Amino acid sequence: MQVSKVKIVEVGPRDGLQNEKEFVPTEVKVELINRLTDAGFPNIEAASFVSPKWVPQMADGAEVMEQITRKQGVIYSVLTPNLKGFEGAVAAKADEVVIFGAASEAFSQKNINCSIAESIARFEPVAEAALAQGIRLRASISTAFGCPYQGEVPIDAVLDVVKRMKALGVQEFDIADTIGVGTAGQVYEVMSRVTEIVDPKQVAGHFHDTYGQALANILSAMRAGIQIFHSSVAGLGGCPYAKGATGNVATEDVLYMLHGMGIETGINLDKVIEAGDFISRHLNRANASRVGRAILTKRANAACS
Ligand SMILES: CC(C)(COP(=O)([O-])OP(=O)([O-])OC[C@H]1O[C@@H](n2cnc3c(N)ncnc32)[C@H](O)[C@@H]1OP(=O)([O-])[O-])[C@@H](O)C(=O)NCCC(=O)NCCSC(=O)C[C@@](C)(O)CC(=O)[O-]
Repeated sequence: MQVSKVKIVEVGPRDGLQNEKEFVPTEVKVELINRLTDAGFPNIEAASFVSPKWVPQMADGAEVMEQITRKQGVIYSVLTPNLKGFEGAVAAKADEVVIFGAASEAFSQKNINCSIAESIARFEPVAEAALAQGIRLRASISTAFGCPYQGEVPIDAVLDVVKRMKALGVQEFDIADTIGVGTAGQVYEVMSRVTEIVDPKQVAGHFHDTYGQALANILSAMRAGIQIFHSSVAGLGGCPYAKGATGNVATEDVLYMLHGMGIETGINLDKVIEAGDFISRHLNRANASRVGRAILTKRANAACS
């Protein structure tokens, strides 16, 4: 299928930062989100309303949501594992709530401390409340291509969770490669099967880049008709409950590839590169985006000559 326009959901402020050991000050998170807003993203995952004991880095979600400068039309999303999280999200005026489950029982237990069936029961009142209040409802399905605890995850397990989420009224489904192990053929197969159940326009690819497969996996998912992808500025990230997994695919790398193919995103790559440089410097970390590094080096060389 020919895709001419892609929606990028920037997940750096949430997925990217949640795993940082040192607390990232609220004002840095706010500045990062403001820079990303300015770069033109239509959707930014800004915070999580989860237990601060489980993910201390996200404890300031309410402050972050209060302090960011919002742009009309931009969707600022937050993760909500239960009703308590949902109440926080409503108070913070989130545009979209994300319920997050898994296709693997083992990962569900480690990440949200319950079975898949129990997680769906917890999501039910969240979904109902979100729909009743006109708040967008998205669902993330982790370990759709492999699990750090259980290994292989059968496609039927992914489809089963997609069906249960669909029954809750979910409007967008993130099919997530939590540990970045998926390969292009597998991605095509999983996405093709998922899109037999839900409209491809409602499906997003969320690829971590641990094994360097993410760009190929995006192309493969596009072949299956997927037009929404998640990425993280400067390739930040990792999941606190998936040891060894690296960040999401770097946004700069995805934009460079898509724009090079003539595919529209509406996002200014130069501004994303600057945002990536800003946060990498703050974290005192090498920028994990190859495109970001290459363009920053080129600029520095040009400034010296
Ligand atoms: C789901 C729970 C809460 C269950 O955790 P639990 O311990 O089973 O829950 P509980 O209901 O017994 O509550 C324990 C304590 O947490 C509090 N609590 C309970 N809920 C909330 C809340 N919403 N906000 C704030 N506090 C909360 C609650 O009030 C209580 O506080 P205490 O009485 O001990 O002081 C916990 O396991 C949790 O927060 N897990 C979140 C883990 C997480 O955020 N993981 C990373 C995000 S998922 C991800 O990164 C994957 C993704 C999406 O990117 C896609 C991919 O790549 O795969």
